[in-house]
Amino acid sequence: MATRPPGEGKPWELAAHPRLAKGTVVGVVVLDGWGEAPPDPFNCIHAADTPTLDALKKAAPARWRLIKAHGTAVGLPTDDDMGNSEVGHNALGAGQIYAQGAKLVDLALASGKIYEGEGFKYIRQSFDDGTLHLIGLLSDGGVHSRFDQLQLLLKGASEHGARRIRVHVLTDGRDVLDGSSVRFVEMLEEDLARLREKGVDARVASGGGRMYVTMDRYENDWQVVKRGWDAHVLGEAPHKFKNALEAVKKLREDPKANDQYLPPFVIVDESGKPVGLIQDGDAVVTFNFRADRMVMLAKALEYENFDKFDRVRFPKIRYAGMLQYDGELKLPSQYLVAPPEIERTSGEYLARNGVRTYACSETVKFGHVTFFWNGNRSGYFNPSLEKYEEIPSDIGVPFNVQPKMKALEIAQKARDAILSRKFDQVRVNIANGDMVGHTGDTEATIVGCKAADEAVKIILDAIEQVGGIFVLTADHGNAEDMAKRDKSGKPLRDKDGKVQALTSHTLNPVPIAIGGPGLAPGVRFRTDLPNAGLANVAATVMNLHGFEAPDHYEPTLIEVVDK
Ligand SMILES: O=C(O)[C@H](O)COP(=O)(O)O
Ligand SMILES: [Mn+2]
Ligand SMILES: [Mn+2]
Repeated sequence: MATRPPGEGKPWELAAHPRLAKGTVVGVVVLDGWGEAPPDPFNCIHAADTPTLDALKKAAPARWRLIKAHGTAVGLPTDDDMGNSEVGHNALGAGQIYAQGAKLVDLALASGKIYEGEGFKYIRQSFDDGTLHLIGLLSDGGVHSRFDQLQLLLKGASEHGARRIRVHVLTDGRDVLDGSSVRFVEMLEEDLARLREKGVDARVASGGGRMYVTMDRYENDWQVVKRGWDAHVLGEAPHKFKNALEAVKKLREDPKANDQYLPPFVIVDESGKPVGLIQDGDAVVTFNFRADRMVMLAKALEYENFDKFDRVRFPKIRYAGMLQYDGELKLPSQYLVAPPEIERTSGEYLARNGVRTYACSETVKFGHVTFFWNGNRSGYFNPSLEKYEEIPSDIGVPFNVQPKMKALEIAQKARDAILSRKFDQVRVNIANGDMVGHTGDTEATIVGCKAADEAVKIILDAIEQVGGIFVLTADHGNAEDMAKRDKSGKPLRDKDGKVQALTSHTLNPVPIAIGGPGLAPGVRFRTDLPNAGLANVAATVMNLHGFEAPDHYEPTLIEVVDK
């Protein structure tokens, strides 16, 4: 796995591909959360009517195959780690496998280097007189954060001088089973009790469900972040409890309650006073390593000038992210672990070689096909060659209520971009499989998968009209398995006999299909790369644009044979 970009110093100009022509429009479609699994009633992709995608599969193995989208193939610590959008789109766009945030934090904690870095030295200045606040997702999903990393950080920070610690917990139920919040809070409380025995004043101070409190993304709804600010910083929330375990247990008594959407709560003392306001002189660490759902709070915590909501009070704190969440904005300016330096992405190469690109998705996935695709970099490489378009997502409506999401609108934008002939690459993310899959609602996910298939048809029809090429793939699995299973693969049932919904991503591989009238007849998938993964896609796409990929890229999936 690369930690430094190996292509450094080499020329940006790409050699012409010996057999494939330049100038053909390439449509790149990423179906979010669309893995491959055996037929099963809880495989929503199988259960849905998806004639367009079914037809593509018939071209296997020459023009349809599976690729890896989880674990070490995308830079995660182990092959037990499911894939996710960040690492998936990073690999798709970068063409190389980088050690990702989860792994870099593991290494920094294991070696103790995390405590020697600038970020930790900075927050430590608050330990004598202030409180250390840790804010983040309480989960072992490994997508945004990991519980064991929080445990190590609590231990390490107290050993390095933190005397008063407050944890602000966001319950998950999305990357892990709904209802698991109770167990995570129990485990955290045990750790905090152990710290208290050692004389550290350590407590949970506030919390709420990740999708309703704090962890919005791509500025979809700042009210989510405001709820978090009010609870974590100001100590204000509609629900007040004596401890966090009571909080999650009580809030979950509502029959409609769900870990993802628990309302904000604040922990108060005997006199009703919040136990952990964020005050002048305190230190704050947001312990998520993934950026997209922390960068909004990071802005609120760091920016002097801020107008997204009324912060009421802007405490003078020392703030560090677990990682730096935005390398362009240098936000946060202090961080505990340096993020992967993803450079020489295919987007940058193609822009420097004159390829005109259009990228589009709806808000909840917009950063995936732009920011993540481009190696966690915001903005254009060359504004005169690129256009990125965002379609506003529905706000305040759960995705199982509107499972078609903006699939049709995205497809129409892509179609118009293809037919305009103003672009060489038209790239979209279609969100349904993932966003509806995360709700755990099987019926709605089936509706969402059908809508995604219809969107693909619109795009492929446009590619057909202009004589173009398409590349269709996914970033990780989700909708193809909606049931929690035992080791033998049998769905697990709860005490009422209901199958337990799997809201998370999966370890499954994802399909990749190529085709279109512009694809030279001799192009087919190589057979010598059985273990290929998402990082092999970038070289493939470069070839289809008529270029050889740089040497340090993972190899292309295609070859050209005489016909
Ligand atoms: O942030 C989320 O919605 C989930 O934790 C992961 O989903 P994504 O990786 O598909 O964005
Ligand atoms: Mn995804
Ligand atoms: Mn997802």
